[in-house]
Amino acid sequence: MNAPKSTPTAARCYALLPCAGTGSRAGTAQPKQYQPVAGVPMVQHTLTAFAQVARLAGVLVVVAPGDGVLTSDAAARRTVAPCGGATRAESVLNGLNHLLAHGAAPGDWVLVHDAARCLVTPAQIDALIDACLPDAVGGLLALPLPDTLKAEAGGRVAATVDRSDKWLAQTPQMFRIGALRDAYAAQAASGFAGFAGLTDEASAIEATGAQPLLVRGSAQNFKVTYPEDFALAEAILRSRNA
Ligand SMILES: Nc1ccn([C@@H]2O[C@H](COP(=O)(O)OP(=O)(O)OP(=O)(O)O)[C@@H](O)[C@H]2O)c(=O)n1
Ligand SMILES: C[C@](O)(CO)[C@H](O)COP(=O)(O)O
Repeated sequence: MNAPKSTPTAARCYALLPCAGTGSRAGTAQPKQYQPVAGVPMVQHTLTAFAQVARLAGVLVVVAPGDGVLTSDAAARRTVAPCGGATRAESVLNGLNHLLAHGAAPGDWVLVHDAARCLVTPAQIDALIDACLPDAVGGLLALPLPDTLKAEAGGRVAATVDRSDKWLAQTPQMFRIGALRDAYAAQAASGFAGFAGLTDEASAIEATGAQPLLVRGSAQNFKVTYPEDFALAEAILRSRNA
Protein backbone atom coordinates (compact mmCIF):
# COMPACT_ATOMS: atom_id res chain seq x y z
CA MET A 1 0.00 0.00 0.00
CA ASN A 2 1.32 3.42 -0.91
CA ALA A 3 2.00 5.82 1.95
CA PRO A 4 -0.37 8.79 1.94
CA LYS A 5 1.14 11.74 0.17
CA SER A 6 1.81 14.64 2.51
CA THR A 7 0.90 18.06 1.20
CA PRO A 8 3.74 20.52 1.78
CA THR A 9 2.50 23.53 3.73
CA ALA A 10 2.99 26.77 1.80
CA ALA A 11 5.20 29.30 3.55
CA ARG A 12 3.23 32.15 5.08
CA CYS A 13 4.19 35.82 5.02
CA TYR A 14 4.20 37.91 8.20
CA ALA A 15 4.92 41.60 8.68
CA LEU A 16 7.01 42.89 11.58
CA LEU A 17 6.90 46.62 12.27
CA PRO A 18 9.58 47.95 14.64
CA CYS A 19 7.75 50.79 16.43
CA ALA A 20 9.75 51.19 19.63
CA GLY A 21 12.00 54.14 18.81
CA THR A 22 11.96 57.57 20.41
CA GLY A 23 12.45 59.63 17.25
CA SER A 24 15.27 61.69 18.72
CA ARG A 25 16.08 63.34 15.36
CA ALA A 26 12.45 64.29 14.73
CA GLY A 27 12.25 66.85 17.52
CA THR A 28 8.74 65.83 18.57
CA ALA A 29 7.51 65.79 22.16
CA GLN A 30 6.28 62.21 21.82
CA PRO A 31 7.81 59.29 19.88
CA LYS A 32 7.54 60.33 16.21
CA GLN A 33 5.46 57.29 15.20
CA TYR A 34 2.57 58.71 17.26
CA GLN A 35 2.87 62.27 15.97
CA PRO A 36 -0.27 63.22 13.99
CA VAL A 37 0.20 63.22 10.21
CA ALA A 38 -2.83 64.07 8.07
CA GLY A 39 -5.08 63.76 11.10
CA VAL A 40 -3.99 60.45 12.62
CA PRO A 41 -0.86 59.10 14.34
CA MET A 42 1.82 58.49 11.72
CA VAL A 43 1.99 54.75 12.38
CA GLN A 44 -1.73 54.45 11.58
CA HIS A 45 -0.95 55.10 7.90
CA THR A 46 1.66 52.33 7.98
CA LEU A 47 -0.81 49.93 9.60
CA THR A 48 -3.51 50.80 7.06
CA ALA A 49 -1.18 49.96 4.15
CA PHE A 50 -0.26 46.57 5.62
CA ALA A 51 -3.90 45.78 6.53
CA GLN A 52 -4.71 46.01 2.82
CA VAL A 53 -2.28 43.24 1.87
CA ALA A 54 -4.61 40.25 2.16
CA ARG A 55 -1.93 37.55 1.80
CA LEU A 56 -0.19 38.54 5.05
CA ALA A 57 -0.87 35.96 7.77
CA GLY A 58 -0.37 38.57 10.49
CA VAL A 59 1.18 41.91 11.38
CA LEU A 60 3.34 42.10 14.52
CA VAL A 61 3.95 45.59 15.88
CA VAL A 62 6.91 45.77 18.27
CA VAL A 63 6.48 48.63 20.74
CA ALA A 64 8.47 49.72 23.78
CA PRO A 65 7.67 48.08 27.14
CA GLY A 66 4.91 50.10 28.81
CA ASP A 67 3.78 51.72 25.57
CA GLY A 68 -0.02 51.38 25.56
CA VAL A 69 -0.91 53.49 22.53
CA LEU A 70 -1.64 50.63 20.11
CA THR A 71 -3.72 47.54 20.84
CA SER A 72 -3.94 44.14 19.21
CA ASP A 73 -6.83 43.64 16.79
CA ALA A 74 -7.65 40.08 15.74
CA ALA A 75 -9.97 41.21 12.95
CA ALA A 76 -7.12 43.19 11.43
CA ARG A 77 -4.67 40.27 12.04
CA ARG A 78 -2.62 42.68 14.18
CA THR A 79 -0.67 41.80 17.32
CA VAL A 80 1.08 44.40 19.45
CA ALA A 81 4.01 43.08 21.50
CA PRO A 82 5.78 45.28 24.08
CA CYS A 83 9.16 43.66 23.42
CA GLY A 84 11.02 46.63 21.91
CA GLY A 85 14.73 46.91 22.68
CA ALA A 86 17.25 49.70 23.04
CA THR A 87 18.05 49.71 19.31
CA ARG A 88 16.11 48.94 16.13
CA ALA A 89 18.16 45.76 15.73
CA GLU A 90 17.20 44.55 19.21
CA SER A 91 13.53 45.36 18.57
CA VAL A 92 13.59 43.36 15.34
CA LEU A 93 15.38 40.39 16.93
CA ASN A 94 12.89 40.35 19.82
CA GLY A 95 10.03 40.52 17.31
CA LEU A 96 11.41 37.61 15.29
CA ASN A 97 11.64 35.51 18.46
CA HIS A 98 8.07 36.52 19.33
CA LEU A 99 6.83 35.36 15.91
CA LEU A 100 8.61 32.01 16.25
CA ALA A 101 7.23 31.53 19.77
CA HIS A 102 3.69 32.24 18.61
CA GLY A 103 3.11 29.91 15.67
CA ALA A 104 5.33 31.16 12.85
CA ALA A 105 7.65 28.58 11.29
CA PRO A 106 11.34 29.20 10.50
CA GLY A 107 10.52 28.69 6.80
CA ASP A 108 7.84 31.37 6.78
CA TRP A 109 8.67 34.80 5.39
CA VAL A 110 8.78 38.06 7.31
CA LEU A 111 8.57 41.58 5.90
CA VAL A 112 10.28 43.96 8.33
CA HIS A 113 9.11 47.53 7.86
CA ASP A 114 9.86 50.73 9.77
CA ALA A 115 6.73 52.13 11.42
CA ALA A 116 8.21 55.50 10.44
CA ARG A 117 7.91 54.77 6.69
CA CYS A 118 4.26 55.74 6.73
CA LEU A 119 4.00 56.35 2.96
CA VAL A 120 4.49 52.75 1.90
CA THR A 121 1.66 51.49 -0.33
CA PRO A 122 0.02 48.05 -0.61
CA ALA A 123 1.26 47.92 -4.23
CA GLN A 124 4.88 48.38 -3.12
CA ILE A 125 4.49 45.68 -0.45
CA ASP A 126 2.94 43.32 -3.01
CA ALA A 127 5.74 44.04 -5.50
CA LEU A 128 8.34 43.04 -2.93
CA ILE A 129 6.47 39.83 -2.06
CA ASP A 130 6.11 38.92 -5.75
CA ALA A 131 9.81 39.46 -6.36
CA CYS A 132 11.02 37.61 -3.26
CA LEU A 133 8.69 34.59 -3.05
CA PRO A 134 10.54 32.72 -5.85
CA ASP A 135 13.97 33.83 -4.57
CA ALA A 136 16.26 31.68 -2.43
CA VAL A 137 17.45 34.60 -0.28
CA GLY A 138 14.81 37.36 -0.21
CA GLY A 139 15.36 41.06 -0.65
CA LEU A 140 14.44 44.64 0.00
CA LEU A 141 12.89 47.71 -1.54
CA ALA A 142 15.62 50.16 -2.48
CA LEU A 143 16.22 53.13 -4.72
CA PRO A 144 19.12 53.85 -7.09
CA LEU A 145 20.95 56.95 -5.85
CA PRO A 146 19.45 59.96 -7.64
CA ASP A 147 22.11 62.54 -6.68
CA THR A 148 25.85 62.96 -7.12
CA LEU A 149 27.61 61.35 -4.17
CA LYS A 150 30.42 63.08 -2.25
CA ALA A 151 32.81 61.72 0.34
CA GLU A 152 33.61 64.26 3.04
CA ALA A 153 36.71 65.05 5.09
CA GLY A 154 36.67 67.91 7.57
CA GLY A 155 33.62 69.58 6.04
CA ARG A 156 35.07 69.60 2.51
CA VAL A 157 34.69 67.27 -0.45
CA ALA A 158 37.38 64.63 -0.36
CA ALA A 159 36.11 62.79 -3.47
CA THR A 160 33.18 62.31 -5.80
CA VAL A 161 32.12 58.70 -5.45
CA ASP A 162 30.96 56.52 -8.36
CA ARG A 163 27.23 56.07 -7.70
CA SER A 164 26.45 53.71 -10.56
CA ASP A 165 26.18 50.72 -8.22
CA LYS A 166 24.79 52.54 -5.16
CA TRP A 167 21.24 52.09 -3.85
CA LEU A 168 19.44 53.59 -0.86
CA ALA A 169 18.02 50.81 1.32
CA GLN A 170 14.36 51.12 2.23
CA THR A 171 11.87 48.81 3.90
CA PRO A 172 10.03 46.43 3.77
CA GLN A 173 12.87 43.91 3.74
CA MET A 174 11.71 40.32 3.25
CA PHE A 175 13.56 37.18 4.39
CA ARG A 176 12.82 33.74 5.83
CA ILE A 177 12.10 34.16 9.55
CA GLY A 178 14.50 31.46 10.71
CA ALA A 179 17.38 32.63 8.51
CA LEU A 180 16.89 36.24 9.60
CA ARG A 181 16.61 35.34 13.28
CA ASP A 182 19.83 33.28 13.09
CA ALA A 183 21.61 36.07 11.19
CA TYR A 184 20.53 38.63 13.78
CA ALA A 185 21.40 36.34 16.69
CA ALA A 186 24.91 35.93 15.29
CA GLN A 187 25.29 39.72 15.14
CA ALA A 188 23.83 40.08 18.65
CA ALA A 189 26.45 37.65 19.94
CA SER A 190 29.14 40.08 18.77
CA GLY A 191 27.32 43.08 20.26
CA PHE A 192 25.93 44.24 16.88
CA ALA A 193 29.44 45.54 16.22
CA GLY A 194 29.57 45.01 12.44
CA PHE A 195 27.89 47.07 9.71
CA ALA A 196 27.81 50.31 11.75
CA GLY A 197 25.55 48.82 14.38
CA LEU A 198 23.41 46.73 12.03
CA THR A 199 20.88 49.21 10.71
CA ASP A 200 18.86 46.89 8.47
CA GLU A 201 17.89 43.25 7.92
CA ALA A 202 19.79 42.91 4.65
CA SER A 203 23.06 43.71 6.46
CA ALA A 204 22.53 40.75 8.78
CA ILE A 205 21.80 38.46 5.83
CA GLU A 206 24.80 39.85 3.89
CA ALA A 207 27.01 38.94 6.84
CA THR A 208 26.09 35.28 6.24
CA GLY A 209 27.45 35.56 2.69
CA ALA A 210 24.07 35.77 0.93
CA GLN A 211 23.16 38.54 -1.51
CA PRO A 212 19.67 40.03 -1.03
CA LEU A 213 17.63 41.00 -4.06
CA LEU A 214 17.28 44.74 -4.77
CA VAL A 215 13.68 45.58 -5.72
CA ARG A 216 13.11 49.10 -6.96
CA GLY A 217 10.99 51.13 -4.52
CA SER A 218 9.72 54.69 -4.64
CA ALA A 219 11.18 57.99 -3.47
CA GLN A 220 7.87 58.54 -1.68
CA ASN A 221 8.64 55.60 0.62
CA PHE A 222 11.01 57.73 2.69
CA LYS A 223 11.54 57.37 6.41
CA VAL A 224 10.17 60.27 8.45
CA THR A 225 13.32 61.18 10.34
CA TYR A 226 13.79 64.97 10.62
CA PRO A 227 11.29 67.74 11.57
CA GLU A 228 10.80 68.85 7.95
CA ASP A 229 9.81 65.32 6.87
CA PHE A 230 6.40 65.55 8.57
CA ALA A 231 5.10 68.30 6.27
CA LEU A 232 6.23 66.38 3.17
CA ALA A 233 4.60 63.16 4.39
CA GLU A 234 1.39 65.02 5.17
CA ALA A 235 1.33 66.71 1.74
CA ILE A 236 1.79 63.39 -0.07
CA LEU A 237 -0.89 61.63 1.99
CA ARG A 238 -3.37 64.46 1.44
CA SER A 239 -2.64 64.48 -2.31
CA ARG A 240 -3.31 60.73 -2.48
CA ASN A 241 -6.65 61.16 -0.72
CA ALA A 242 -7.71 64.24 -2.70
N1 LIG B 1 14.96 50.94 19.79
C1 LIG B 1 14.29 51.09 18.62
C2 LIG B 1 14.67 52.10 17.70
C3 LIG B 1 13.94 52.24 16.53
N2 LIG B 1 12.88 51.44 16.30
C4 LIG B 1 12.04 51.64 15.11
O1 LIG B 1 12.81 51.49 13.95
C5 LIG B 1 12.28 52.30 12.90
C6 LIG B 1 13.36 53.07 12.17
O2 LIG B 1 14.17 53.76 13.11
P1 LIG B 1 14.43 55.33 13.13
O3 LIG B 1 13.75 56.02 12.05
O4 LIG B 1 15.88 55.53 13.34
O5 LIG B 1 13.60 55.70 14.45
P2 LIG B 1 14.10 56.22 15.84
O6 LIG B 1 15.17 55.33 16.38
O7 LIG B 1 12.86 56.37 16.65
O8 LIG B 1 14.68 57.65 15.47
P3 LIG B 1 16.01 58.35 15.96
O9 LIG B 1 17.15 57.51 15.48
O10 LIG B 1 15.94 59.70 15.35
O11 LIG B 1 15.94 58.40 17.47
C7 LIG B 1 11.25 53.23 13.55
O12 LIG B 1 9.95 52.83 13.14
C8 LIG B 1 11.47 53.05 15.02
O13 LIG B 1 10.28 53.16 15.82
C9 LIG B 1 12.54 50.43 17.21
O14 LIG B 1 11.58 49.71 16.99
N3 LIG B 1 13.27 50.27 18.35
C1 LIG C 1 16.19 50.09 7.87
C2 LIG C 1 16.38 51.46 7.27
O1 LIG C 1 15.12 52.08 7.09
C3 LIG C 1 17.01 51.29 5.92
O2 LIG C 1 17.20 52.53 5.32
C4 LIG C 1 17.20 52.35 8.15
O3 LIG C 1 18.52 51.91 8.20
C5 LIG C 1 16.63 52.48 9.56
O4 LIG C 1 16.94 53.70 10.13
P1 LIG C 1 18.16 54.04 11.09
O5 LIG C 1 18.20 55.53 11.15
O6 LIG C 1 19.40 53.46 10.48
O7 LIG C 1 17.76 53.41 12.37
